[in-house]
Amino acid sequence: MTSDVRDVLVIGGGVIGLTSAIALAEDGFRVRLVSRDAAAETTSAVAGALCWPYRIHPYEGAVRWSVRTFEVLAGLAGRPEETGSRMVTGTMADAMTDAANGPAAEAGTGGTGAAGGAAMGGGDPLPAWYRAVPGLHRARPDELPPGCASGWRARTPLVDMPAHLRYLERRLAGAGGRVARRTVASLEEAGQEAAVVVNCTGLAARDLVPDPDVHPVQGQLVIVENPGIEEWFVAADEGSATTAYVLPQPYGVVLGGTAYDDVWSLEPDPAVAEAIVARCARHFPELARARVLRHTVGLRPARPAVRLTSEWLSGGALCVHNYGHGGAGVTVAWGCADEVVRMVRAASGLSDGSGSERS
Ligand SMILES: Cc1cc2nc3c(=O)[nH]c(=O)nc-3n(C[C@H](O)[C@H](O)[C@H](O)COP(=O)(O)OP(=O)(O)OC[C@H]3O[C@@H](n4cnc5c(N)ncnc54)[C@H](O)[C@@H]3O)c2cc1C
Repeated sequence: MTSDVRDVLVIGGGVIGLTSAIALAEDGFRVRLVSRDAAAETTSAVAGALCWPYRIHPYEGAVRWSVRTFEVLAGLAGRPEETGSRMVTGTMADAMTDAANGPAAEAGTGGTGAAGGAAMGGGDPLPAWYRAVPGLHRARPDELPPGCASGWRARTPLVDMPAHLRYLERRLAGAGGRVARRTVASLEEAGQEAAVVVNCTGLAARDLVPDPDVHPVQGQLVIVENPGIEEWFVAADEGSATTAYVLPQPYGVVLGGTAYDDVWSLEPDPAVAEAIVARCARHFPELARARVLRHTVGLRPARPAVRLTSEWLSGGALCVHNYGHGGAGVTVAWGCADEVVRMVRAASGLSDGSGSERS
């Protein structure tokens, strides 16, 4: 193993690995990133990808990381063709009052990491994320699509992930990072190659660590030709396995969605696709006739709490874990990447800090 604390091996080339690698490389570390899959084949490439915390825990951390990521993505939105990030106005329906989405299966608590819509039933205070989104305000009745009784309006980053992942790879190369396609067999083996290992393997952390707390939450999407939709719309809550969302991307409108715990299949189900289109068409009738471009399925890397901690491997290398971001990896990526840098610096004696668990 190299003993130079500035030598880092990042495992994982999805949005979490790439942003972690960039943050470290831009902070002066010598970074190599290895990934089993091409970026375009990762879960990250499937994401919708709205900057809004959904199905991620803990809520407080997710809000903090999301606020930081919002800032970064908003900055990148000035160059949308290059970065894939755009600022787009949209509506977040109050899931509890959205007749078309059905009643929420469980009332939100404001602290569970849901999008937050359900948290506002019964006079709950406005969840922290809603307070943090710049300019968020109650939708006027004329701003709501059919079938949506109430909701919130905001202008947020909406990310074209295939383009964004290509941008992240270019940015990493520009900061001196090197990328290779390779499967790492064990963390201990990785620790032989660098003083610091950053584990960003998403769902695969279940086997690699191993960590049985990581499990899939399957999501299916339908991509259709855009019939003229310019704003995003989401009616989702943590307690429901089916949601309605409409995200206009340059490559088509992304229609969602589903969230099935512990389902591993990557095969699109035609009946599920039909139901997704029907749910979205209740709000945007023109979608019922839109040409379907493709169907996709992805497995969200869910965990009771994001693992963003460090430990010492038996060979002496530091291992920082950054995985388990559920339905919000794009939304929290830059905030988590900052924490990775802070943890590596602190544990390597490059600065003071906290967050490292010696084991
Ligand atoms: C349908 C759907 C919609 C979504 N919508 C949104 C959204 O709107 N907003 C949002 O923020 N998030 C959304 N998400 C969630 C988001 O996609 C994930 O949270 C995020 O992609 C996780 O990123 P990751 O980098 O941790 O994992 P991944 O993208 O899965 O990357 C893991 C990487 O690790 C590599 N790897 C694994 N094992 C090894 C190994 N042993 N050796 C080497 N490399 C390895 C893989 O090859 C891959 O490069 C959505 C997800 C789905 C499925």
